[in-house]
Amino acid sequence: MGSAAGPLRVLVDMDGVLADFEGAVLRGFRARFPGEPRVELAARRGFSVREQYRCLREDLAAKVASVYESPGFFLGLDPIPGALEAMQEMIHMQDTEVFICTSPLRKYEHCIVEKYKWVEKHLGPEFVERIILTRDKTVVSADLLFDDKDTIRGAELNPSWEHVLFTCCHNRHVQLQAPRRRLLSWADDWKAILESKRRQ
Ligand SMILES: Cc1cn([C@H]2C[C@H](O)[C@@H](COP(=O)(O)O)O2)c(=O)[nH]c1=O
Ligand SMILES: [Mg+2]
Repeated sequence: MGSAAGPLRVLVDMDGVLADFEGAVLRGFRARFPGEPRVELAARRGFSVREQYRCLREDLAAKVASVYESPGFFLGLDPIPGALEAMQEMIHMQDTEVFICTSPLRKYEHCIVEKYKWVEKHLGPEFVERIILTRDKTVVSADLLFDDKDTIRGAELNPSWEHVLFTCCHNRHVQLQAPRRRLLSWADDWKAILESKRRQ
């Protein structure tokens, strides 16, 4: 992959990588249900916040879902530190194509339009052109995918991309089997990952 085969194509996930979904869920839950037990970020385990709240108490699953299904939730997410700067740098790198590859909620009413608005607000119109919205990232062709979901499955059993796990509160305890690798944050050396992929 890389220069001999054309530009390096990089997919960057949105929630948990560009936008702070987890922080906003916790703040929203605390504000809306102050008397209810909650899962602090340090205690998060597993991709699905809904399932972890369900384990705490069955009815809390619907309560936490009501937070992220509310109008304004996705548009109001804070950027992950360093994400916007990294994306602006990446889009201007030679021999590099960057796309935002994000999955909408099944209950998509507010989520989809707010994801588009978030990208326009924080990254600008050129990135709106680069949004790929799909519930199956395995069928998208690329060299790299930065994503906080530890296991990404779909119709394609052998996706073309290498999945680099972006560290997030819910995956920091996941032990990766070699040769899988992580990006610890946007302060970590994401450029070295791109360069190593170009050389492969
Ligand atoms: C329950 C639950 C849902 N999500 C949602 C939020 C997004 O709609 C997608 C993931 O989007 P991404 O841009 O591909 O990261 O799933 C979630 O992120 N976490 C949850 O616990
Ligand atoms: Mg994500």
